[in-house]
Amino acid sequence: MGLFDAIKKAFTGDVVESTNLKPKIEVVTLYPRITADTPFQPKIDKPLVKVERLMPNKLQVKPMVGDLESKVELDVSAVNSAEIMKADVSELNEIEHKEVLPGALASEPIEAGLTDQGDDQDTAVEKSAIQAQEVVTSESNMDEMTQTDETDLDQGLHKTKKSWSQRWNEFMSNFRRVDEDFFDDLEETLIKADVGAETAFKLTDELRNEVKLQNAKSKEAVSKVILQKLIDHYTEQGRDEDASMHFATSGPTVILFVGVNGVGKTTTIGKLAARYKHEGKKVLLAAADTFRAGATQQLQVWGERDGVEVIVGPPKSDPASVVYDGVKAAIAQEADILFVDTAGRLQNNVNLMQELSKMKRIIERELPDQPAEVLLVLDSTTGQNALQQAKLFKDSTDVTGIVLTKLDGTAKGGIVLPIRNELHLPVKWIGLGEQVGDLKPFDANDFAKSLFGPLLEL
Ligand SMILES: Nc1nc2c(ncn2[C@@H]2O[C@H](COP(=O)(O)OP(=O)(O)OP(=O)(O)O)[C@@H](O)[C@H]2O)c(=O)[nH]1
Repeated sequence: MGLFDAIKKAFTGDVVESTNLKPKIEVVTLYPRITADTPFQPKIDKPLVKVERLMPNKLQVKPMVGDLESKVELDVSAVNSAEIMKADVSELNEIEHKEVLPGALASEPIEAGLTDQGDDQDTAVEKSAIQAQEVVTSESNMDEMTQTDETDLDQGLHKTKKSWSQRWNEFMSNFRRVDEDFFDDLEETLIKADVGAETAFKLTDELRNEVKLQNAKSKEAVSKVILQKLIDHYTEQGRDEDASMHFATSGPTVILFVGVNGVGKTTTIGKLAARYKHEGKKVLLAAADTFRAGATQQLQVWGERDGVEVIVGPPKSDPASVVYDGVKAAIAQEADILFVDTAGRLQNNVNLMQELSKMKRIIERELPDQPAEVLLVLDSTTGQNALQQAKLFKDSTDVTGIVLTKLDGTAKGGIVLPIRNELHLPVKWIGLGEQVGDLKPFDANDFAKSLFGPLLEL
């Protein structure tokens, strides 16, 4: 029985399997989705289901709403945790938001909460190693990597583009006249395209004026005005935005990567290290994710592939000590850049946030103007959830920019807009695949043109 079925059964009460075992840790809570009908519902205090771990390979799914007492047990010994967590979100129609409870991570990594620690973890490391080995860093790839041509962007944004043009065509096919209903529908279309409620309202207001101003009446004219406005909007946002990477004027530049589990921190470091090495810079990596078994090995595989040294510490050692060793090595070796990979941390986990502050203090003590960048890595496939994460991280640490990964695997690329509009954080890099060259500097104009241009025949 899959998790989806299990949750459904938990709700309908068809299967009632209670257990006397006391849950060891609470793992995942799924919250109701914010839908187009409820755009201003940021506070959702009632979770729908709670997934708890009973034993290494047993999960229990409990409904948290209504009067149902039913619970369902689920054997997950053979299932990869990341897959379960993704399935939670994509398979359930009425449920989207998930959050891992702080208590879960304080004692064990998220993955440990959902998988069998032993074999599965080894498998995960092996898988990562294989994936990294598949990454070819030959000279020709390096050359491709430094190009930022639009074909790559177009390919990478394929899913977002397809979904956007479908939504747009559907919306315009209902066009009768420009009236309030039209703008209501436009608002809904924008919200569904993941541009965020706040942004959708703002945009719709601007578009109301723009359509009037340009006296657009026909379907074609209205469509053109709106699409052009969207392109302008993306581009304008970029005008005061500093999406460049900052480097120390002398001595090593330290770049810290933060973000929750599995968003793509290590992969991004691997890609960036290859890029900067190719540009002639001396790069070092520090494996400060001592929390998750396998994280260090994963970074080491990237280090080997990229031909850059990785500073590591013993398992479960203080990540700050790895950072210290990394900074010392960077100074001693006169490295240009030190990339620091941190543990996947929850934005609401106080201990881990303190750990991050400690790392920053150590860096600042050894290199006063560093870290030059604290890059928050967000997984675009999580849509609005990525935005929530960004808000919370921004409140608790000095994030200097965003890396938005996995744009190739999602139709939710519109999330770029609220990240910039509502958080005023520059998106510096976008991940468009798992290969070493699949990381591009974010360019708002190119992005908007790639997304809306085909509809305007640009
Ligand atoms: N399709 C796609 N996959 C990506 C991208 N970036 C990362 N990934 C994949 O996402 C998965 C997780 O990436 P990691 O780099 O291990 O993520 P992490 O944030 O370091 O994870 P933790 O170490 O658990 O905190 C891997 O399978 C990567 O290959 C991307 O831009 N596109």
